[in-house]
Amino acid sequence: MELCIQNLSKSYQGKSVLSSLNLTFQGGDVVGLLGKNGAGKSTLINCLIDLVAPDAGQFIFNGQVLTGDRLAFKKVLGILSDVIPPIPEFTGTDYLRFIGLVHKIDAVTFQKRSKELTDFFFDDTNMFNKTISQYSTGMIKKIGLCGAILNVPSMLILDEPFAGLDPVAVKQVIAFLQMYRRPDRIILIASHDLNYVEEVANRILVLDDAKIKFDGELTDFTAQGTKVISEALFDFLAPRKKVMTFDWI
Ligand SMILES: Nc1ncnc2c1ncn2[C@@H]1O[C@H](COP(=O)(O)OP(=O)(O)OP(=O)(O)O)[C@@H](O)[C@H]1O
Repeated sequence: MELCIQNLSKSYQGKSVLSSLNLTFQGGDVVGLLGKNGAGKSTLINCLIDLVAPDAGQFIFNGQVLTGDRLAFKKVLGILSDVIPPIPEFTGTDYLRFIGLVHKIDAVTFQKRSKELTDFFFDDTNMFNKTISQYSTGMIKKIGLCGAILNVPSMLILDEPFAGLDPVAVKQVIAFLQMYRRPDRIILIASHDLNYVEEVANRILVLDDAKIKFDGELTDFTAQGTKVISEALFDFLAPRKKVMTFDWI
Protein backbone atom coordinates (compact mmCIF):
# COMPACT_ATOMS: atom_id res chain seq x y z
CA MET A 1 0.00 0.00 0.00
CA GLU A 2 1.58 3.24 -1.15
CA LEU A 3 0.17 6.60 -2.06
CA CYS A 4 2.39 9.26 -3.61
CA ILE A 5 1.38 12.88 -3.93
CA GLN A 6 3.42 14.68 -6.57
CA ASN A 7 3.69 18.45 -7.04
CA LEU A 8 0.28 19.14 -5.52
CA SER A 9 -0.69 22.81 -5.72
CA LYS A 10 -3.88 24.63 -4.88
CA SER A 11 -4.67 28.33 -4.65
CA TYR A 12 -7.82 30.16 -3.72
CA GLN A 13 -8.31 33.66 -5.16
CA GLY A 14 -4.62 33.90 -5.97
CA LYS A 15 -3.51 32.83 -2.48
CA SER A 16 -1.39 29.69 -2.49
CA VAL A 17 -2.68 27.14 0.03
CA LEU A 18 -0.65 24.14 -1.14
CA SER A 19 2.52 24.76 -3.10
CA SER A 20 4.11 21.85 -5.01
CA LEU A 21 3.74 19.34 -2.20
CA ASN A 22 5.46 15.98 -2.56
CA LEU A 23 4.57 13.26 -0.10
CA THR A 24 4.56 9.49 0.10
CA PHE A 25 2.37 7.52 2.47
CA GLN A 26 3.12 3.88 3.06
CA GLY A 27 1.39 1.00 4.81
CA GLY A 28 1.96 1.26 8.54
CA ASP A 29 1.94 5.06 8.52
CA VAL A 30 -0.30 6.64 11.11
CA VAL A 31 0.15 10.27 10.18
CA GLY A 32 -0.76 13.25 12.34
CA LEU A 33 -1.36 16.18 10.00
CA LEU A 34 -0.80 19.37 12.00
CA GLY A 35 -0.84 23.08 11.26
CA LYS A 36 -2.43 26.36 12.19
CA ASN A 37 -6.01 27.29 11.29
CA GLY A 38 -6.10 27.85 7.55
CA ALA A 39 -2.79 26.04 6.93
CA GLY A 40 -4.39 23.85 4.27
CA LYS A 41 -4.90 20.53 6.09
CA SER A 42 -8.50 20.11 4.94
CA THR A 43 -7.61 21.34 1.45
CA LEU A 44 -4.94 18.64 1.21
CA ILE A 45 -7.44 16.01 2.36
CA ASN A 46 -10.16 17.31 0.05
CA CYS A 47 -7.81 17.15 -2.94
CA LEU A 48 -6.87 13.62 -1.93
CA ILE A 49 -10.48 12.44 -1.69
CA ASP A 50 -11.48 14.15 -4.95
CA LEU A 51 -13.73 16.81 -3.41
CA VAL A 52 -11.51 19.68 -4.51
CA ALA A 53 -9.73 19.85 -7.86
CA PRO A 54 -6.07 20.77 -7.44
CA ASP A 55 -4.49 23.34 -9.74
CA ALA A 56 -1.63 20.95 -10.43
CA GLY A 57 -0.24 17.63 -9.27
CA GLN A 58 -1.05 13.97 -9.33
CA PHE A 59 -1.72 11.04 -7.04
CA ILE A 60 -0.10 7.67 -7.58
CA PHE A 61 -1.75 4.77 -5.78
CA ASN A 62 0.19 1.50 -5.71
CA GLY A 63 2.12 2.57 -8.79
CA GLN A 64 -0.93 3.70 -10.82
CA VAL A 65 -1.63 7.36 -11.56
CA LEU A 66 -5.15 8.15 -10.36
CA THR A 67 -7.32 9.56 -13.12
CA GLY A 68 -11.03 9.84 -13.88
CA ASP A 69 -13.33 8.61 -11.10
CA ARG A 70 -10.40 7.09 -9.10
CA LEU A 71 -12.71 4.17 -8.25
CA ALA A 72 -9.96 1.68 -7.37
CA PHE A 73 -8.69 4.12 -4.77
CA LYS A 74 -12.11 5.15 -3.45
CA LYS A 75 -13.02 1.50 -2.82
CA VAL A 76 -10.26 1.24 -0.23
CA LEU A 77 -10.85 4.68 1.26
CA GLY A 78 -12.62 5.50 4.51
CA ILE A 79 -13.35 9.17 5.23
CA LEU A 80 -14.54 11.08 8.25
CA SER A 81 -14.91 14.77 7.49
CA ASP A 82 -17.39 17.50 8.37
CA VAL A 83 -17.39 18.38 4.67
CA ILE A 84 -19.27 15.14 3.95
CA PRO A 85 -21.32 14.57 7.10
CA PRO A 86 -23.70 11.62 7.63
CA ILE A 87 -27.00 12.32 5.86
CA PRO A 88 -29.24 13.99 8.49
CA GLU A 89 -32.53 12.66 7.09
CA PHE A 90 -31.34 9.06 7.50
CA THR A 91 -31.53 7.08 10.71
CA GLY A 92 -28.19 5.76 11.95
CA THR A 93 -29.21 2.28 10.78
CA ASP A 94 -30.17 3.55 7.31
CA TYR A 95 -26.95 5.53 7.01
CA LEU A 96 -24.77 2.51 7.72
CA ARG A 97 -26.93 0.40 5.39
CA PHE A 98 -26.42 3.04 2.69
CA ILE A 99 -22.63 2.91 3.15
CA GLY A 100 -22.81 -0.88 3.09
CA LEU A 101 -24.66 -0.76 -0.25
CA VAL A 102 -22.20 1.77 -1.71
CA HIS A 103 -19.37 -0.63 -0.89
CA LYS A 104 -21.40 -3.71 -1.93
CA ILE A 105 -20.86 -5.35 1.46
CA ASP A 106 -22.89 -8.59 1.71
CA ALA A 107 -25.72 -8.72 4.26
CA VAL A 108 -24.10 -11.11 6.75
CA THR A 109 -20.82 -9.19 6.79
CA PHE A 110 -22.70 -5.91 7.05
CA GLN A 111 -24.74 -7.12 10.06
CA LYS A 112 -21.63 -8.29 11.88
CA ARG A 113 -19.53 -5.20 11.19
CA SER A 114 -22.24 -2.64 11.86
CA LYS A 115 -23.33 -4.34 15.10
CA GLU A 116 -19.79 -4.69 16.44
CA LEU A 117 -18.83 -1.12 15.52
CA THR A 118 -21.96 0.46 16.97
CA ASP A 119 -21.76 -1.70 20.12
CA PHE A 120 -18.19 -0.47 20.56
CA PHE A 121 -18.88 3.24 20.06
CA PHE A 122 -22.43 3.67 21.42
CA ASP A 123 -24.10 2.94 24.75
CA ASP A 124 -27.67 3.69 23.67
CA THR A 125 -28.43 1.64 20.55
CA ASN A 126 -32.05 2.95 20.50
CA MET A 127 -30.62 6.04 18.84
CA PHE A 128 -30.04 4.13 15.62
CA ASN A 129 -33.75 4.25 14.85
CA LYS A 130 -33.81 8.05 15.13
CA THR A 131 -32.81 10.38 12.33
CA ILE A 132 -29.25 11.69 12.46
CA SER A 133 -30.70 15.23 12.59
CA GLN A 134 -31.59 14.39 16.22
CA TYR A 135 -28.07 13.26 17.14
CA SER A 136 -25.66 15.28 19.26
CA THR A 137 -22.36 16.52 17.75
CA GLY A 138 -20.42 13.62 19.24
CA MET A 139 -22.98 11.05 18.11
CA ILE A 140 -22.80 12.36 14.53
CA LYS A 141 -19.04 12.03 14.66
CA LYS A 142 -19.27 8.48 15.99
CA ILE A 143 -21.81 7.29 13.40
CA GLY A 144 -19.64 8.95 10.74
CA LEU A 145 -16.65 7.02 12.04
CA CYS A 146 -18.60 3.74 11.97
CA GLY A 147 -19.49 4.52 8.33
CA ALA A 148 -15.86 5.33 7.49
CA ILE A 149 -14.67 1.98 8.83
CA LEU A 150 -17.43 -0.28 7.50
CA ASN A 151 -15.50 -1.20 4.33
CA VAL A 152 -12.30 -1.88 6.36
CA PRO A 153 -10.40 0.78 4.39
CA SER A 154 -6.71 0.47 3.61
CA MET A 155 -6.54 4.25 3.78
CA LEU A 156 -8.50 5.85 6.59
CA ILE A 157 -8.65 9.65 6.50
CA LEU A 158 -9.96 11.46 9.56
CA ASP A 159 -10.37 15.24 9.52
CA GLU A 160 -10.69 16.43 13.13
CA PRO A 161 -11.90 13.08 14.51
CA PHE A 162 -11.66 14.14 18.17
CA ALA A 163 -13.41 17.52 17.91
CA GLY A 164 -16.72 17.46 19.78
CA LEU A 165 -16.14 14.07 21.43
CA ASP A 166 -16.37 13.63 25.19
CA PRO A 167 -13.26 12.23 26.94
CA VAL A 168 -14.72 8.72 27.12
CA ALA A 169 -15.51 8.74 23.40
CA VAL A 170 -12.00 10.05 22.65
CA LYS A 171 -10.53 7.09 24.57
CA GLN A 172 -12.71 4.73 22.52
CA VAL A 173 -11.60 6.30 19.23
CA ILE A 174 -7.94 6.16 20.26
CA ALA A 175 -8.27 2.53 21.37
CA PHE A 176 -10.00 1.73 18.09
CA LEU A 177 -7.28 3.39 15.99
CA GLN A 178 -4.59 1.58 17.96
CA MET A 179 -6.37 -1.68 17.05
CA TYR A 180 -6.94 -0.60 13.47
CA ARG A 181 -3.39 0.35 12.50
CA ARG A 182 -1.61 -2.35 10.53
CA PRO A 183 1.47 -2.60 8.30
CA ASP A 184 -0.80 -2.68 5.22
CA ARG A 185 -2.97 0.31 6.21
CA ILE A 186 -2.47 4.06 6.18
CA ILE A 187 -4.24 6.32 8.67
CA LEU A 188 -4.16 10.08 8.13
CA ILE A 189 -5.46 12.26 10.96
CA ALA A 190 -5.76 16.04 10.69
CA SER A 191 -6.21 17.40 14.19
CA HIS A 192 -5.48 20.17 16.63
CA ASP A 193 -5.80 17.73 19.56
CA LEU A 194 -2.07 17.14 19.81
CA ASN A 195 -2.11 14.92 22.90
CA TYR A 196 -4.58 12.58 21.24
CA VAL A 197 -2.60 12.56 17.99
CA GLU A 198 0.47 11.63 19.99
CA GLU A 199 -1.29 8.53 21.30
CA VAL A 200 -1.83 7.06 17.83
CA ALA A 201 0.51 8.65 15.28
CA ASN A 202 3.96 7.39 14.39
CA ARG A 203 4.61 10.10 11.79
CA ILE A 204 4.01 13.85 11.94
CA LEU A 205 3.39 16.22 9.04
CA VAL A 206 3.32 19.96 9.66
CA LEU A 207 1.82 22.22 7.02
CA ASP A 208 2.61 25.92 7.09
CA ASP A 209 2.84 28.67 4.47
CA ALA A 210 1.62 26.21 1.81
CA LYS A 211 4.63 23.95 2.40
CA ILE A 212 5.51 20.93 4.49
CA LYS A 213 7.52 22.25 7.39
CA PHE A 214 8.13 18.87 9.00
CA ASP A 215 7.70 15.31 7.82
CA GLY A 216 9.16 12.65 10.05
CA GLU A 217 8.82 10.26 12.93
CA LEU A 218 6.88 11.37 15.97
CA THR A 219 9.92 10.55 18.10
CA ASP A 220 12.09 12.94 16.04
CA PHE A 221 9.40 15.61 16.23
CA THR A 222 9.38 15.48 20.01
CA ALA A 223 13.18 15.08 20.18
CA GLN A 224 12.90 11.55 21.58
CA GLY A 225 10.19 12.58 23.98
CA THR A 226 12.16 15.43 25.54
CA LYS A 227 9.59 17.96 24.23
CA VAL A 228 5.86 17.73 24.64
CA ILE A 229 4.18 17.68 21.25
CA SER A 230 2.58 21.13 21.62
CA GLU A 231 5.99 22.65 22.38
CA ALA A 232 7.51 20.87 19.36
CA LEU A 233 4.78 22.24 17.10
CA PHE A 234 5.16 25.70 18.56
CA ASP A 235 8.87 25.60 17.72
CA PHE A 236 8.11 24.76 14.11
CA LEU A 237 5.42 27.35 13.64
CA ALA A 238 7.23 30.15 15.47
CA PRO A 239 4.22 32.45 15.62
CA ARG A 240 4.66 36.17 15.19
CA LYS A 241 4.77 38.01 18.49
CA LYS A 242 1.84 40.39 18.66
CA VAL A 243 1.89 43.51 20.79
CA MET A 244 -1.12 43.90 23.03
CA THR A 245 -2.74 47.22 22.21
CA PHE A 246 -6.18 46.84 23.72
CA ASP A 247 -6.42 50.21 25.40
CA TRP A 248 -10.13 49.52 26.04
CA ILE A 249 -9.56 46.44 28.25
N1 LIG B 1 -13.75 26.90 -0.91
C1 LIG B 1 -12.86 27.80 -0.59
N2 LIG B 1 -12.84 29.02 -1.15
C2 LIG B 1 -11.91 29.94 -0.84
N3 LIG B 1 -10.94 29.74 0.07
C3 LIG B 1 -10.90 28.55 0.67
C4 LIG B 1 -11.84 27.52 0.40
N4 LIG B 1 -11.54 26.44 1.15
C5 LIG B 1 -10.47 26.79 1.89
N5 LIG B 1 -10.08 28.04 1.60
C6 LIG B 1 -8.93 28.76 2.17
O1 LIG B 1 -7.82 27.89 2.11
C7 LIG B 1 -7.02 28.03 3.27
C8 LIG B 1 -6.82 26.67 3.91
O2 LIG B 1 -8.05 26.23 4.44
P1 LIG B 1 -8.20 24.79 5.10
O3 LIG B 1 -9.63 24.62 5.47
O4 LIG B 1 -7.59 23.79 4.20
O5 LIG B 1 -7.27 24.95 6.38
P2 LIG B 1 -7.12 24.00 7.64
O6 LIG B 1 -5.66 23.82 7.87
O7 LIG B 1 -7.92 22.76 7.48
O8 LIG B 1 -7.72 24.92 8.77
P3 LIG B 1 -8.45 24.60 10.19
O9 LIG B 1 -7.38 24.10 11.11
O10 LIG B 1 -8.97 25.94 10.60
O11 LIG B 1 -9.53 23.59 9.91
C9 LIG B 1 -7.70 29.06 4.16
O12 LIG B 1 -7.10 30.31 3.94
C10 LIG B 1 -9.12 29.07 3.65
O13 LIG B 1 -9.73 30.32 3.82
